[in-house]
Amino acid sequence: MQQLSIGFVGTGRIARALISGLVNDPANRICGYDKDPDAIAAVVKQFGIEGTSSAAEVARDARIIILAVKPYQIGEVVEELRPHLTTGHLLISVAAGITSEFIRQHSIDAMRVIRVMPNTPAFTGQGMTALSKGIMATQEDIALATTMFSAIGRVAVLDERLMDAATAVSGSGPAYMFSLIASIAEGGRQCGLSMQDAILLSAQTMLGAATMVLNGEKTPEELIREVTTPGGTTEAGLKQMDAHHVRQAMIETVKAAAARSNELKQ
Ligand SMILES: NC(=O)C1=CN([C@@H]2O[C@H](COP(=O)(O)OP(=O)(O)OC[C@H]3O[C@@H](n4cnc5c(N)ncnc54)[C@H](OP(=O)(O)O)[C@@H]3O)[C@@H](O)[C@H]2O)C=CC1
Ligand SMILES: O=C(O)[C@@H]1CCC=N1
Repeated sequence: MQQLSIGFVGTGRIARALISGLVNDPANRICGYDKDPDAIAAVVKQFGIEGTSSAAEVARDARIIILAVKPYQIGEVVEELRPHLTTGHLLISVAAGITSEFIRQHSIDAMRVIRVMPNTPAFTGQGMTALSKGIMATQEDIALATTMFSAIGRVAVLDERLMDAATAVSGSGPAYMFSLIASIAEGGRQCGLSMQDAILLSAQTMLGAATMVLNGEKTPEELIREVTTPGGTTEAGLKQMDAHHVRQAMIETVKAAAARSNELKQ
């Protein structure tokens, strides 16, 4: 069993989702630093990882450093880490928009950098992580990152130019899905269900529908046809979705998020 020392700089919302899965592998030794003392105290308490008091200490204690701060904070964190980085480190950034080249150029020339885009369903082991290789990272680094992130769900290795699109679909995607679940549940509530029942019916339906798509035997279009009895209830519902341009709205939603990811680029 390969022992991995993993250090987080930034232990906010997404770091917590990743840590919740990574702590389950006894081969992982995890430490973290957050400039917000409450954020680091919370993960130390909840997951039993080792808390440190600086990014430098993370670099001292971990070979794999996960940068989990907001995009505009990445430059400052890399500056802080730079004097403590060696070619033995692997930097993994989860920041939306920030390129692996920005991180390499602000760290050390030979720095191996991997850019990843996970999502919060990592909390349930059903995460989706897109990852891409920076120019100095090796295929072994990608294999290692793939294994690491497979512990919290599925992994897709993509060319870095596709990371804005991946961010828009699966990074931000849980928020769209939660919004759809809530809207469908609200419709159910207005038709007489209790909110609790409506959320159960709505969320379990999304889970089941997603599972059918992932089984891969039929396309989403074929699956829609199978639900839609001519002249029946689904047809009446889908007509309203069309009248309100829901499909186009979802396409525009993804395009706006991808454009924002591109704007965050440094
Ligand atoms: N939330 C999500 O679902 C996803 C987020 N991401 C990416 O993950 C990154 C983090 O997002 P999220 O977890 O939502 O953000 P959070 O604000 O919840 O977490 C970031 C944490 O890093 C801390 N921090 C800031 N500067 C430093 C520093 N110099 N050293 C150590 N810690 C620092 C922040 O403290 P303070 O608040 O005081 O600044 C905060 O506690 C972003 O780049 C985002 O693009 C990627 C995929 C999904
Ligand atoms: O909203 C954001 O910018 C981050 C990136 C993807 C999900 N959350």
